[in-house]
Amino acid sequence: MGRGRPVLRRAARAAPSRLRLRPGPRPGLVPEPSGEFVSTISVNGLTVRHRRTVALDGVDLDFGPGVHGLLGPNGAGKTSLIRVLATVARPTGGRVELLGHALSGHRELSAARRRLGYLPQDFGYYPGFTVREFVGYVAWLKAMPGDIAGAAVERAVARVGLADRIDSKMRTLSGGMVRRAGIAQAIVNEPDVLLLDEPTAGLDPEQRVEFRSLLVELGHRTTVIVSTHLVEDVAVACTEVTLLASGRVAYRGTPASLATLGESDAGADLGGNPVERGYTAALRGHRAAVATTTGARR
Ligand SMILES: Nc1ncnc2c1ncn2[C@@H]1O[C@H](COP(=O)(O)OP(=O)(O)OP(=O)(O)O)[C@@H](O)[C@H]1O
Repeated sequence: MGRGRPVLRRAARAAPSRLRLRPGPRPGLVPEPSGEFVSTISVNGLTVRHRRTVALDGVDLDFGPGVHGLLGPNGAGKTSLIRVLATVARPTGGRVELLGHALSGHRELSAARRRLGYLPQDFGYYPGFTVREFVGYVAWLKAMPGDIAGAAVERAVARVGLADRIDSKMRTLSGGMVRRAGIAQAIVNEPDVLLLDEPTAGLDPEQRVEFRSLLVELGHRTTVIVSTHLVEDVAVACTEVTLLASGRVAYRGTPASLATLGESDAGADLGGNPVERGYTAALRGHRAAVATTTGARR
């Protein structure tokens, strides 16, 4: 369908003040033909609290077309961020704009949701549905016109390598196949923003490699945010890395710049591959900086 760029341009025309157009290059933001850089997601001062736990602590981020890896230790706030962007959780504070929509009010939310794809960490489905019915149901929820939905479902299912199981019941699929059906429902509407929470969990190595190629392909026109613990997925498929730690942004850059950090003195004593070393070095650097700031305040 290839709707991404025209849709973005339409959104920019309709609500120019709500999209940030950046003059200079940033990692992960793909230049428009005009040379401008379009931010499809803009997050300012985002705070999420779950009772006494601060999951996100005044985070500022923006994302444009490309594949953005979201890394961080357990409890860093990755899922909390993705759930707010997916419009399934309300922030405690701050402002989020998605494709020019401020995510407040029924109309804005509905408009944003139609152009979103979301794979939650754990997702539900009717076990008696076939893959076709499961993905088709989501196409219906996204208000896709009936005359194109059938072909869109088949295409999405084929893209995740499940064409031969399209008429199998969900309950007969393996865990990895269920995950792939989950990815298919997330991309069925050719979303402009695609949010994937640990999409490769449970995939076999061959499927992971194929999934990375799909991510790269999707990132040409879509803003893809993928939360993962698998640093090699990020190294291969992502244009930009955002590392969260204790609800704050600990590092942002390209996978290559993270790898360079792993090659420096900070990563000298760490095992693993360069990106894994960079990840650990960045995390240690961030924690040391936080400790210094906290100590200075006392
Ligand atoms: N529903 C909830 N109720 C209470 N605390 C929560 C809830 N959801 C998340 N938290 C807390 O918020 C913090 C951030 O959690 P979140 O799930 O966003 O992290 P994460 O980076 O996705 O972690 P993981 O890698 O383990 O999936 C954690 O301290 C977590 O315990």
